[in-house]
Amino acid sequence: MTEITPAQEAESAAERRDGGSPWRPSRRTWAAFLLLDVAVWLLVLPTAALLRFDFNAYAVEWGPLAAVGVITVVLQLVLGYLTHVYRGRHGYGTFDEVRALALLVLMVSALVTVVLLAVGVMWEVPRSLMLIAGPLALVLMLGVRYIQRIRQERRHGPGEHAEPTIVYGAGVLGDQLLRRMQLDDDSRFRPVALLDDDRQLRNRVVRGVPVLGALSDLDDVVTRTGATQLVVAISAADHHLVKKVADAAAQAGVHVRVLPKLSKELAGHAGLADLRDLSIEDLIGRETVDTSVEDAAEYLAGKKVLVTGAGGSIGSELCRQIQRFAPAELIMLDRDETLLQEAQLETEGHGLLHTRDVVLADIRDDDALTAVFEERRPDVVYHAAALKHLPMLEQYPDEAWKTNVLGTLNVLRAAQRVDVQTFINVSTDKAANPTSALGHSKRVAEKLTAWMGTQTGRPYISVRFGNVIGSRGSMLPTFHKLIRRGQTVTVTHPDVTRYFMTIPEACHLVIQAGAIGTSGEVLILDMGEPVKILDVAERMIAMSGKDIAIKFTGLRHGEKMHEELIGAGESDARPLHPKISHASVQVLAPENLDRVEWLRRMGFEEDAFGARIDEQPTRGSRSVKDDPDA
Ligand SMILES: Cc1cn([C@H]2C[C@H](O)[C@@H](COP(=O)(O)OP(=O)(O)O[C@H]3O[C@H](CO)[C@@H](O)[C@H](O)[C@H]3O)O2)c(=O)[nH]c1=O
Repeated sequence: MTEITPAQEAESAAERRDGGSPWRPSRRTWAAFLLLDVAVWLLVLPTAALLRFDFNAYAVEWGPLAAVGVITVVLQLVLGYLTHVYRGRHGYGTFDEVRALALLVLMVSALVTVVLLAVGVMWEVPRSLMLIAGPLALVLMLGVRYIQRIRQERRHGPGEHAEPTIVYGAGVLGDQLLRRMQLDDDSRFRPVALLDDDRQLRNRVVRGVPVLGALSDLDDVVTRTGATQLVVAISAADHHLVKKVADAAAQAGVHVRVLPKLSKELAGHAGLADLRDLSIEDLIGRETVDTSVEDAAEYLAGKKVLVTGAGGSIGSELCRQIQRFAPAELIMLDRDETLLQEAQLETEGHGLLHTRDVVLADIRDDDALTAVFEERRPDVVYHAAALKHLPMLEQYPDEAWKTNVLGTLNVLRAAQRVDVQTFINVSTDKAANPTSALGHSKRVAEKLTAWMGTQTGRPYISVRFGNVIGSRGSMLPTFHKLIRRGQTVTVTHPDVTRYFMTIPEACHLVIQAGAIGTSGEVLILDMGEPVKILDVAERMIAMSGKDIAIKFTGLRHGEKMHEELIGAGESDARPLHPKISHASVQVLAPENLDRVEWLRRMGFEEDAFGARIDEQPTRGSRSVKDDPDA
């Protein structure tokens, strides 16, 4: 079903109020056009006859001409009805209507000419009559419709309150946004100029709005027009361009608005209500890697799919995506009932929590997990449940062990017991050359997954993520909150960088891994260049327009300055997709798991909480050379 955007809804509401619009006129309007076309024929037939006889009214046989008029009108009505011209098939003044009307007039003219050829000599009506009358009638019929459409359009439009707006992009999307701005009575935008970097469009005027230059002329155009808003109407705008726009707009002092998804899909139905402020995600995003998930996801159709951590940012988006591929069953497992409710709301459209799609269980609880797996017998498992906050797990490494290591082993064992065919373990780039309890625990989880792959002979694969833009509890929402409250933004180090990926991108990768990964592999997405966290903080502050300080707090224990994607000794082969690396992982059998040794070798003393022995262990003490997980 096609979704109706708020803008479309608003447009329909306006149409209903007005009893019709230029595109969907009322029955009364159609009846008026029908009468108009009849009148046109009754006008042009005598005119054509007079033209034919050099305006000599005595030469015209008025009686037979009246009979021809009646035949013409009847044909126009009957054929017009049959071809739906008077039944609202086409919006008036549209190309479709022009075509339909031209065809109708041609048919009527041709049939009347046939009649004239048969009886014209006898009736003394010129046989060429319709050659003159037809084109005249068509021009008049179309002309009236065109004028009516212009009148309709002029009746609509933004009021006094609307902000003078420059639209950047004079292409299809720009044209469409202009139309919406000009027709919507409640529009907050009044278009005053267009900008386009294509020199060939420099002299163009779109819907009465002139192209006044390129983006580099923004300053000047703002001064000339007094614009306060800049709307980006470029479907293929990537974050480089969006950054340029943001900088130019900041310089010129205008507010930038973009469409939610600057993608080609929008070109067909962009609405004003979709316009939103520029967000930091637009600026740190990249050209999204297309992992052709549609083809890859065939293995999900008709299968029972279980997602652990289904309430988390990744888990819930995964569930949403999986649902598109028609699984027989989607089982959402989480230990947090409130998060499960949110996931159900997103996927099922209700949050009643009374259906079997939600499963409340903790992956630390082996018995509960086994019972769930034995009862539900999933075919595919996505394991997204984990503890993820690096500094928290530095304080409580034992928790990382219990959830990320033993919890993963519980899920793997339960999967093995019921012969799960495909198992995807969600991992992190922090598992490459780990320096933190989080990284180390996820590395062990990767190795256990690889080991279970050797036991089952099935694809049990890990997927390494970078930082997922906007995931719950990450630095972006933290910065947002601090800035909103006007508080100092804390940045750990001026040079710290991270790789970023979008949530949908991350989920596509996970789904695709199930189709292209083989046991013993970890799949890693090429996320382009890492992003400087300080740049993000500065941009967010600049966009807020507030005067907010940045405080450098120093790298926290275990926090890397720069993440790595591929660990030492791992290969970076890309056999199937140019942006997806397949690295091989060593296997680790569960009997070789040693919690005390694991803690000790990371610099933690064995006690109930895994307290650190060394307050600031050097990286060397936790490097891969003496891999504590091997
Ligand atoms: C919250 C916060 C973070 N930072 C810095 C620390 C990091 O270098 C960077 C990103 O921080 P976070 O968004 O918390 O993400 P990070 O610590 O890298 O870890 C995340 O990204 C990982 C992927 O690398 C995931 O596996 C983890 O589960 C996830 O928590 O920003 C600040 O400078 N100030 C802050 O207030």
